[in-house]
Amino acid sequence: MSTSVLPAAHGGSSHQQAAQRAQDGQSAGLGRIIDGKALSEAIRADVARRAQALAARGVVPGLAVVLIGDNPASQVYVRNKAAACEKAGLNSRVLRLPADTSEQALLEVVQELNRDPAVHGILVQLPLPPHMDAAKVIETIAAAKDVDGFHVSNAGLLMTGKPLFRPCTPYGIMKILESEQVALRGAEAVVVGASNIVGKPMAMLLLAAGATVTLCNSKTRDLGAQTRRADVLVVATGKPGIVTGDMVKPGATVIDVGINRNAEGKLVGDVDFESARKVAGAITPVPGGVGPMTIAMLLVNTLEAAERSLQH
Ligand SMILES: Nc1nc(=O)c2c([nH]1)NC[C@@H]1CN(c3ccc(C(=O)N[C@@H](CCC(=O)O)C(=O)O)cc3)C=[N+]21
Repeated sequence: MSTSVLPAAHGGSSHQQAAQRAQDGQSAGLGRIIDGKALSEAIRADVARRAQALAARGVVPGLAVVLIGDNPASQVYVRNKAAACEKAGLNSRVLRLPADTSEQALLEVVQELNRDPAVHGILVQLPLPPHMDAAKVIETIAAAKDVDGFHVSNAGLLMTGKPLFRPCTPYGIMKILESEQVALRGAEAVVVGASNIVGKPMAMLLLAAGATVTLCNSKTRDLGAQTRRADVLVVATGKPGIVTGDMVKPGATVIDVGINRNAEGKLVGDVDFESARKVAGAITPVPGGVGPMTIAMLLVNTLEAAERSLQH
């Protein structure tokens, strides 16, 4: 192990300090844990204020959540979304359909919600049962009510840099980075996982913010070589522990999108939290990191859909 050549007083920023710690092989210093729950509560309080102003003009923002089947994890998310809406003064309606609902019947439900003026946002909970074509269902949602931001036309608008709705998880991550004052212009951002829901839109938002973006997928040859270059590392693969501390650049901001249950039934992310925290400058925990932000941004998108409904 090399010894420190820099006096402690020169380690001005937390990034420099983390880099120095890593060079020293010290694990005494730990990266800061980012409180996504607290930030999500602040955003939800702001949504509540804006919803009140809208209600005074006669519009109560309304979200419709469609849940097919009885996946227990989906039940929990949907309950959390409804509770968050209620707390912020938004109307929410949960439509529960049996697992054997036909695709045609679901499309008709979506079309009816498209026509309902009290519904400003429509979310069809994913994943859908295997007999349904998720793309077809999503494309049936009116783009102006697609608060998930999954519709092809919203994906296209995001690519042009003029999004109507930003997908909730990447949007929430941008809010985290903003609140952490992470400089993105010229930064190296590495996204692990290239899904339509998280990885790809995340890459677009980081690019729009001026980062140099690397989007990794399951075929990436040397994942560690990519992640070790990242000033900002976003991991969204659904593979617990895919990123470990030795794959993190000292001082990096690490955003863990994974939500997995381990053998003991405990929630864990895609990042090995304990080892990564020893190297990172800041890191999101699971739970209490990205998850609550996803819900907060869903409320923001629903509120903005309702605000737009007044503008024409
Ligand atoms: N059309 C659609 N849109 C979605 O946005 C969508 C979806 N389908 N299908 C499922 C995933 C998953 N998802 C989560 C949102 C919040 C938490 C969340 O708040 N998690 C808490 C913990 C929750 C717990 O204890 O289980 C946390 O991380 O602190 C998790 C997961 C949205 N999804």
